[in-house]
Amino acid sequence: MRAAVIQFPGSNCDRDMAVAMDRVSGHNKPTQLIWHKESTLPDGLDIIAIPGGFSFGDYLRCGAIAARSPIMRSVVDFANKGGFVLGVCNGFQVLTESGLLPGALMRNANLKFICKDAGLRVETTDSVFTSAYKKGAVVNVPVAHHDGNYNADPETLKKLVGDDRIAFRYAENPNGSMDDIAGILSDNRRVLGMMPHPERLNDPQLGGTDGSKLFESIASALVSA
Ligand SMILES: NC(=O)CC[C@H](N)C(=O)O
Repeated sequence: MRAAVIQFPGSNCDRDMAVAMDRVSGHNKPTQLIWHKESTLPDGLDIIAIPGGFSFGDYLRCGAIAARSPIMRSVVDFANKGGFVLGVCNGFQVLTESGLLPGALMRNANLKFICKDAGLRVETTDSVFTSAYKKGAVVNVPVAHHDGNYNADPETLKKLVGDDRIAFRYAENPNGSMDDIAGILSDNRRVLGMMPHPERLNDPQLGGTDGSKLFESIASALVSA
């Protein structure tokens, strides 16, 4: 599996994400870290991850400046050609800001930064990112954000629900997200954006492994590639 993680000034989960990818890919093709100023991607990538953090200091809207980085044109191209893209937290914000996922992440309803473990219900196993989970399982994954309040117009929400594109919902909504949404899939199910951080809970030494199945799902589809 050839994976890459995009780095912006202010990313802070880039290395955790690379470690999580390397662990499931068997370390034989180490995950590449790609600086946002690059304009081209290495050949033959299977998956690109956009990590969490505070890209460009969260100025304007979270992810808005990062979405206009040179590398993002190539990431959008990659996704439009059917490539797999995972965006976590600030990565989810970058994906909505770059138009790869619908809707927007707004300020949390309580206007506070929320940092805690959240129960997440797995709503669909029909994706490369969630196939190793059991549908309906509730897993515990950390959230750490001030802009995680997912919002979309009623038509978009109806489509997301009707097309089984809600990947995860919060068991107890921490941030005011519409319909308890914690993560959504793109139309072709190959782009996932989620606010909780699976890469922060994939080793017993980190306090748990509930995030591991997301990376195992990816590996079971892509590792022979
Ligand atoms: N952990 C993160 O990626 C934080 C995302 C974003 N900066 C926010 O606080 O909403």
